Amino acid sequence: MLTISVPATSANLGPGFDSIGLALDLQLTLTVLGPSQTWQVDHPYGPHVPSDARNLMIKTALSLVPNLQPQHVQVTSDIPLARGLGSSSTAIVAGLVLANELAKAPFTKQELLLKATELEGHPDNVAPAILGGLVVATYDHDQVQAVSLPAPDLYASVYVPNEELLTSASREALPSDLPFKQAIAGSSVGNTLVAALATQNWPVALQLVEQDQFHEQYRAKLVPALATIRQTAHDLGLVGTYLSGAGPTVVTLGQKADLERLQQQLKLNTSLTGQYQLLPVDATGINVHKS
Ligand SMILES: Nc1ncnc2c1ncn2[C@@H]1O[C@H](COP(=O)(O)OP(=O)(O)O)[C@@H](O)[C@H]1O
Ligand SMILES: N[C@@H](CCOP(=O)(O)O)C(=O)O
Repeated sequence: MLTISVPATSANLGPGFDSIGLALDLQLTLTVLGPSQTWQVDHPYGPHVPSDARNLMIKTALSLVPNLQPQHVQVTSDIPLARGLGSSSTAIVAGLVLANELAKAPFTKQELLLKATELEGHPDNVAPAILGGLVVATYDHDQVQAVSLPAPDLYASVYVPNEELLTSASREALPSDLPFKQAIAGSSVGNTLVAALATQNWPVALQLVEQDQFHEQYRAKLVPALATIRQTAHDLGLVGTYLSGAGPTVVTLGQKADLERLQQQLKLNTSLTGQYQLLPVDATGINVHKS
């Protein structure tokens, strides 16, 4: 029996657009039940997600190793689809790891990371999904450089709206160019955020996650909860709220007790109707278990 688990990820952390991501402790778990005539995927997502070889996980596996023997696999997951918690990256990574294990592991983690990044288009979800923890990464079309930083000793308050927002749709809200001055301002915030994260200077890091110049202002109209949650947190003296990935999930990083207060306040005093979670960081990344 082969079981593969891959964590959810929260990408961008504000100014780290397409390059910073944090693995969170929600898991997709794929179990191989055994060989089958055709690919069969038992999953919890309903009829709009294919259950055969057209499933993203299986398509991805076959793109790495085309001649795999079809299998019957079972998927369970706590990660909501199209909400900005990296579900497509977990599916891609699970598919690559599945192919690698079935083919007796010919690919290194770095090769899997490159393939996953090519498929996803950016490394900020797939890198922490593979490596766990906090990862800063860059991709230039034939190379990925991913650097792990110490996993923050913080929790994530995660607000998941009830409505989906596909990453592709949310990327359409972005401009094709940025004025030079704005790009400089954005990169100086991003660079300083990385320095603060690397030195575990959480007060500075939490301020800077709110100072993105690259994407939040363009996506804010798609995610009204971002302004509501940020303002509610400020009213409690808390900073560290950002749009998770392409949204619509909104994350606030901080100490567990502060985030419990925040969620209580949001539930009592706003009309937000989505789901709340309080999650630790996942420090492991992909986990393969054979029995
Ligand atoms: N486990 C899975 N199996 C098959 N398809 C999946 C799986 N997880 C995600 N997907 C596909 O990825 C889409 C969501 O991707 P995306 O828009 O990038 O959102 P997210 O922010 O969740 O990654 C889903 O609508 C579905 O088509
Ligand atoms: N940098 C990407 C991250 C997308 O993350 P997801 O979890 O929404 O898939 C972006 O902001 O578009």
